[in-house]
Order: sequence, then C-alpha cells, then structure tokens
Amino acid sequence: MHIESIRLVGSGGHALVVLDSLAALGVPTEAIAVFDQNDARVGHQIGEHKVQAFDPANFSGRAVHICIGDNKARERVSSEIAKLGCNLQTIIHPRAIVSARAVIGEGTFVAAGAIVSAQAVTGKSCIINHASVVDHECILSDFVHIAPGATLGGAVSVGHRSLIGAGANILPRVAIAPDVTIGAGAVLIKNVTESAVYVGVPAKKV
Ligand SMILES: CC(=O)SCCNC(=O)CCNC(=O)[C@H](O)C(C)(C)COP(=O)(O)OP(=O)(O)OC[C@H]1O[C@@H](n2cnc3c(N)ncnc32)[C@H](O)[C@@H]1OP(=O)(O)O
Repeated sequence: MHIESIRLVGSGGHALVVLDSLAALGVPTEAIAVFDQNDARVGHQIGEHKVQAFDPANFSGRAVHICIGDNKARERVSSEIAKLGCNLQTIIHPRAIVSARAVIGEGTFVAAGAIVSAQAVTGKSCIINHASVVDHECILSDFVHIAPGATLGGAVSVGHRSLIGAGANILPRVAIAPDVTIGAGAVLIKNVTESAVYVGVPAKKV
C-alpha cells in the first residue's frame, strides 16, 4: 500500500496506533499531519507531530484517515470530512493478514496481527484492531470496531457502529444488530437484535 501524504483527524491513543502503522508502511513523518477538533488537544505533541487545529479549508481533496476509537464520534467526523470532498484513506498494517478475496471499506484501519479472511467484507471507517480475527464471509457494516483479540467466526454479521470488545468470541453465523456493544471477553452464541450491551459467557444483555 502506497500513501503519498495523509491527514489524520484525532490525536488520542488510537492515533498512536495508526501512526505506528504509517511508519511501518514507510510513510515519511513529513507526509503526515495530525489534526484534532478538540481545542484542548491542539498544540500537544503526538509522536513527532504537533497536533493542529482542524480547519476544513485545509482538507478539500486530501487523503484523510479518522483516528477516533469511539464509533459514533468517528461516524460524525467522517460525514463532516466527506462533505469536504476528501478521500477516506484505508490503512492496513503490513503485518496484518488480509485475504486477496476480502473487501476492505474506504477509511478502514486494519492493525498489526489482525486477520481478515476470505470473502469477508468490511464497511466504511471500521477498526479491525490488533490480533483480531474476522473470519471467512463475515460482513461488517460501517463504523464497526473489532477490538484487540476479538474473534468473529465464519459468516458473522455486525451492524452499523457496533463494538465487539477485546477478546470477545462470536460464534459462526451469528448476526449482531446496529449499535450493540459486546463486552470484553464475552462469548456470543446467538443473534442479538436489540441495540444494547451484552456481557459474559454465554453473553447476556445487561
Ligand atoms: C486498544 C483498545 O483499548 S480498543 C478498546 C476496546 N474496548 C473494550 O474492549 C471495552 C469493552 N467494554 C466493556 O467490556 C465494558 O465493561 C462494558 C461496555 C461491557 C460495560 O461498561 P459499563 O456500561 O461502563 O458497565 P459497568 O462497568 O458499570 O459494569 C456493569 C456491570 O457489568 C459487569 N461487566 C462489565 N464489563 C463486563 C465484561 N466485559 N464481562 C462481564 N461482566 C462485565 C460489571 O461487573 C457490572 O456488573 P454488576 O452490575 O454486577 O456490578
């Protein structure tokens, strides 16, 4: 993957991970600029970058990646960015394993050690975090986050903005509604149709 230059929006912990991936991809520091809409973060240092104030005038036609872990916030910023005519840049760490027969949506981030298997499809601006597994034929909607170490069996579907917590396991063919949170370490064995939080083994609504 070749990235000529890129603007990142968001400067929290997830941005550190994205910067690490850009370094691993060989993107030079000077080709990267980091912005934040939160005034309290402007002027702070993140890695080798000083965080700049988000100014829409600077964004038109640029490659942009939204580095915000929270799914709702990432969706909100993403729709603002889209109106500015930016390209949402997909970033795949060189040590992620992505099947040639998987489809990765625009603006999605795939972290080191993640596996996206054959005929899996991710939506727009998803996060497939460290060492997670999105197995064959999974379908992720837009703004989904698969947290570190979570495993989705074959043909799982995950609705808009849902979070699969760290180390959770989703059994094959299970369907997850939009705006669901699956707690860290949960094992989800059947479909969930209600937007709610589910925890435990087997996972139950809380
Ligand atoms: C790189 C990164 O860091 S990516 C970030 C990835 N993030 C995650 O994986 C976080 C996932 N989030 C969780 O697991 C959270 O604990 C949630 C969303 C399930 C619940 O969070 P909250 O709504 O704040 O709930 P809260 O902490 O008040 O707990 C509510 C109850 O659920 C229990 N509970 C919370 N999380 C879990 C869990 N993962 N498994 C089992 N029980 C849990 C609590 O013990 C508590 O039980 P109680 O009422 O009997 O005391």
